[in-house]
Amino acid sequence: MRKSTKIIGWTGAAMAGAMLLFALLGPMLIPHDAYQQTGASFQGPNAEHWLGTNDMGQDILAELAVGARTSLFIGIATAVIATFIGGIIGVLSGYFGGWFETLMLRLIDVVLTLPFLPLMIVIAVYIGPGAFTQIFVITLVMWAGKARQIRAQTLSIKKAGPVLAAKSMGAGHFYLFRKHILPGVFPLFIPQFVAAVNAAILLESSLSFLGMSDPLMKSWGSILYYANNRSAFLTEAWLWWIIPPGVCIVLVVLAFSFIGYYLEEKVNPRLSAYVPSPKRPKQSILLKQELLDEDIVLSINNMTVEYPKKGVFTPVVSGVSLRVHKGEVLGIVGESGSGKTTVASAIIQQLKEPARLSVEGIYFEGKDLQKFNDEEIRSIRGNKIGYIAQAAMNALNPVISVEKQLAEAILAHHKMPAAELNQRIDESLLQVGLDLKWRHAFPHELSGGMRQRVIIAMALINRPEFVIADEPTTGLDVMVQVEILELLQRLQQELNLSMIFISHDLPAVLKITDRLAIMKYGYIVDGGPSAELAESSTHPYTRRLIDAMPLLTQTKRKEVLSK
Ligand SMILES: Nc1ncnc2c1ncn2[C@@H]1O[C@H](COP(=O)(O)OP(=O)(O)OP(=O)(O)O)[C@@H](O)[C@H]1O
Repeated sequence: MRKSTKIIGWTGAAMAGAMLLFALLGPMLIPHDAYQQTGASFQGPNAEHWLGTNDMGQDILAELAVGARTSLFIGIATAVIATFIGGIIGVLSGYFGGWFETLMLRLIDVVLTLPFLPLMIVIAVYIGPGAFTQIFVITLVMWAGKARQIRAQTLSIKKAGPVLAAKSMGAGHFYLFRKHILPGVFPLFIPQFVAAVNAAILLESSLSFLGMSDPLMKSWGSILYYANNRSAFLTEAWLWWIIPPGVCIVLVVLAFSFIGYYLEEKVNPRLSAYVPSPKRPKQSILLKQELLDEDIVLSINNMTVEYPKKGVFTPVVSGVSLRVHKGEVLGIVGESGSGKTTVASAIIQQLKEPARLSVEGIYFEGKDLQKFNDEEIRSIRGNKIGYIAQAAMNALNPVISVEKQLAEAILAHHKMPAAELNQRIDESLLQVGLDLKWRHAFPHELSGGMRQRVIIAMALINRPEFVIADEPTTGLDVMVQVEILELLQRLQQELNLSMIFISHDLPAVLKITDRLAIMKYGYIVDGGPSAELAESSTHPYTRRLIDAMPLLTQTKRKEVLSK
């Protein structure tokens, strides 16, 4: 953070602190006999009286101190309530979406487009003046802006890597809220609150100046109201009855603006648009007996996925059909953008909005995943289907230790005693070749390869029999890529995993897969047993991929092709 911002922030904090002290201690310490005479039933400015005596100097100071209490009380109370209401509505509508979000967005639109000053005047006149009327009225117009900003922040966190990774591990709403959404959104509450205090004090002063405060309640705005009523603006009286409350308002608004400026730079939320996802209805899950009989773990029939491009839904995956047998590794290969990740996301029902999926069944162990409701699909992800997402190693939560992240991956699906949990974590770390001393480490203490091993441990910790690995070696250096590939190959053989292995790296895929599907522009253009395809495919695209293999000698190429 820039030094100047820090100075501004601390200056604001000092000014606000001084003003709060003035409001808290002022009325107790400043002798206010003169205020007693005039304050409660304020007689209004009387030039002859105050200009002629020292008492009236104390009178003004006492009134300012009492006024500071009222103005700050209303400002802070309103900000707390408006930020709280706006925060709750923003977080819930951003996270859950659906009809609640639509309803809230329309309500926010309505509130934000209302001409708020006339609205406040009408309400204040209708329910009568007073501090609580002011708090009510100001909250009414203020919560909507907070809700909109906090909703936007919630959406951006919801779509961030750690949340998607946790979701693909099968984490539930409570866990996501506790570990990701609330810690991510909370920092935004503070600048929102500070800005709300500011706006509320200004609005309170405006309302009081317009005569909509309790006549028996002193605030900076009401001092100005009485001053105006007694023509202080036209006489020398403005020096005493206009300038001091005006300066107080300016100082306190400036103080909170400075604090807000500092916090804004510190938090700096990234806002983004979002289309709510439809709720999946519960349907009866049918077993497809023939798939069970044929020892097929996964079968996708005629899958098409569309995304809007220039306003028109355009297919990015077209008519894809795939089968994975028990213990088999199917490779999906194709250049960037060919639709590989989209197929994987569709299998675990995690397509990004606003995708449109049409498929004649995604059968996993004979059951159509399309028919699963949200709860059922969550119990499959990270539990029966292990998922190593693209660039997942960067999606580890940086503030949670390795052991805790592994424990959460288990506890998202299974309850178990601490001893068993600990043993499972140790076993899975050793399984992926990580020394147990890394158990307590945080992700930033690990190298890229070690982080990827943690991700693999996480994907396997619930002992799934089916794993989807989406570009598991991307972003690693060549030596580490080889190590990770060997690790995956060893684990696949030891655990007899069925696997989909996605990559654009043909040598890597040839090494580990039994069969290949070659994708281009969303279509499967070629396919078959890996070695056979590499040796004898006549499809021009497959041949281009093979010929582009960066091998130094023909002998080496032959070695790879024949595994
Ligand atoms: N959320 C989205 N909105 C719009 N288009 C999308 C979205 N996600 C993916 N696409 C489009 O779908 C197509 C396929 O993307 P996908 O990520 O599946 O490709 P890929 O083969 O996995 O590529 P890569 O190897 O780069 O990950 C791309 O053209 C991409 O632009």
